[in-house]
Amino acid sequence: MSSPPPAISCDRVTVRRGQTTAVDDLSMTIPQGSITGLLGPSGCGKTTLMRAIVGTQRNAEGTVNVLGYPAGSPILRRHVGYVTQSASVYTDLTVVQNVRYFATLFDAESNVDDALAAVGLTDFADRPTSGLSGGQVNRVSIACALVTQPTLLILDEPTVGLDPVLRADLWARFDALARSGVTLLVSSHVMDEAAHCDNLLLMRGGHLVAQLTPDELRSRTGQSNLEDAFLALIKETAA
Ligand SMILES: Nc1ncnc2c1ncn2[C@@H]1O[C@H](COP(=O)(O)OP(=O)(O)OP(=O)(O)O)[C@@H](O)[C@H]1O
Repeated sequence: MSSPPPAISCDRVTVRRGQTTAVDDLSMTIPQGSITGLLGPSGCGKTTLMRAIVGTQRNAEGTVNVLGYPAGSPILRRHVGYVTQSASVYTDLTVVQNVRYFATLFDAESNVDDALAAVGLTDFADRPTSGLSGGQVNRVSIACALVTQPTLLILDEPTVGLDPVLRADLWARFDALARSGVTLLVSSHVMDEAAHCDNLLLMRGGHLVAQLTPDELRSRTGQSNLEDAFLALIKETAA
């Protein structure tokens, strides 16, 4: 039996945005069924890379394949969920109406309850979205992406602005999704979130500085704290 294609493979991807080379000659492969953290400081190119992977970034040079198809291929629409930094939900609808709306587009109405449960919003199903906290609205957005039961879920800074309890809760839910076979690519500029990931992509200034596991990052730099480890790696690669 042939092995499944990688969830994502990028070969020499470069994206210029205005005067900036937002992604610079970046190559990497992500296997299916894992959580990969895309980490690096603000402005290092994380969102741009995610947009290239989803197929919404104009002027992306190089090759990006997703689940064996060129990024942005129509066949991938149902299989790739993308949650942007700003939640894209209808505030005049209730929580369940939002999720049902996305479900209807993909003929996936039978998944609505599961999607709400996966983000812990079952008890909020009939609440108007306009009355929710920022973290709850983020989770509605994630439920809308989950309802098509994507093979690959791409989340741009999903935990930003959440308190530590909610962050831990969301990471536990991501972990459960990964164990059920979903591939997750999750961006963050908070290095301690790296500990939740199987693999890390560390970016700086549009470059991929390293692709490794959290343990490899610790042992390569001799630092137990991931923030310190990232800084040590930056020093090492700049030397
Ligand atoms: N529309 C745009 N026009 C010109 N330059 C842009 C545009 N959007 C982003 N950039 C630049 O591209 C670079 C990468 O931005 P990007 O949003 O991908 O970074 P990021 O790592 O996701 O940042 P953050 O963590 O703050 O969201 C930055 O230098 C940014 O200023």
